[in-house]
Amino acid sequence: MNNIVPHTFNVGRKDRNNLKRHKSFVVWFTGLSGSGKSTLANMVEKELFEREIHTFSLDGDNIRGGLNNNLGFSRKDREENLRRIAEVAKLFVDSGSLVIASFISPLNADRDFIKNIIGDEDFVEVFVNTPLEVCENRDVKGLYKKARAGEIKNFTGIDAPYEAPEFPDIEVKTDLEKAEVSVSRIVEYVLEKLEIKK
Ligand SMILES: Nc1ncnc2c1ncn2[C@@H]1O[C@H](COP(=O)(O)OS(=O)(=O)O)[C@@H](OP(=O)(O)O)[C@H]1O
Ligand SMILES: Nc1ncnc2c1ncn2[C@@H]1O[C@H](COP(=O)(O)OP(=O)(O)O)[C@@H](O)[C@H]1O
Repeated sequence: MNNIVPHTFNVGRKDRNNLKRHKSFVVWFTGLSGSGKSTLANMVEKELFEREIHTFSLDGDNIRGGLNNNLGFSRKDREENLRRIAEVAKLFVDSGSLVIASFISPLNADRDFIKNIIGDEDFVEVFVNTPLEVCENRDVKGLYKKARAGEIKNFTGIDAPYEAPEFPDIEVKTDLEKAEVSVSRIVEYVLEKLEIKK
């Protein structure tokens, strides 16, 4: 960071949090492809938005299709993908938004790195714990079939690793629990941390 001197702005995160009347942080969904990250993130955002929380979702569609459209799924590209997403999430937290991020983020090292960028206090980890067999049976996008046929390389859970988080803040088991039940557990946790001012 040679010759870069950050400017101090008069309006800061605290001011924006006061204006919006709630805190800002990141709710980060991690899990296999097809585990239910986007489904749950979408439902959680809707519930929070209806309670007038300023939310913003970061998901594969709006990131890998745009900002990160030059990145693939090698280890190096996943690291860069997640680094940029974490930096964007941090900016949105600074803007006063409750950020809902859904990315496979497969390794413990990835999530540690992300948490480091965003800050421990501002990072809520939600582990969408769905067994590989269930994700593969769902095969929402037909990608598992392609990965098994060798048409996609480095597919998470098939020929690329996924490490389950050891101490997530919240764990949901979508094969055992209805989405509505998972959503209400997540929303309850988030509402408490938001410290909404009436
Ligand atoms: N090789 C390989 N491995 C895993 N996933 C793949 C791959 N190729 C394409 N896709 C599609 O990309 C989505 C995952 O992107 P992410 O940005 O979340 O991945 S990562 O966090 O950088 O590992 C993932 O979306 P989700 O199904 O929503 O998880 C897939 O649709
Ligand atoms: N309890 C549940 N929670 C979340 N998704 C579920 C659940 N039960 C079934 N599903 C289905 O699993 C699929 C998950 O897909 P998606 O949300 O796109 O996963 P991901 O974003 O992790 O790739 C959806 O078709 C969803 O309807």
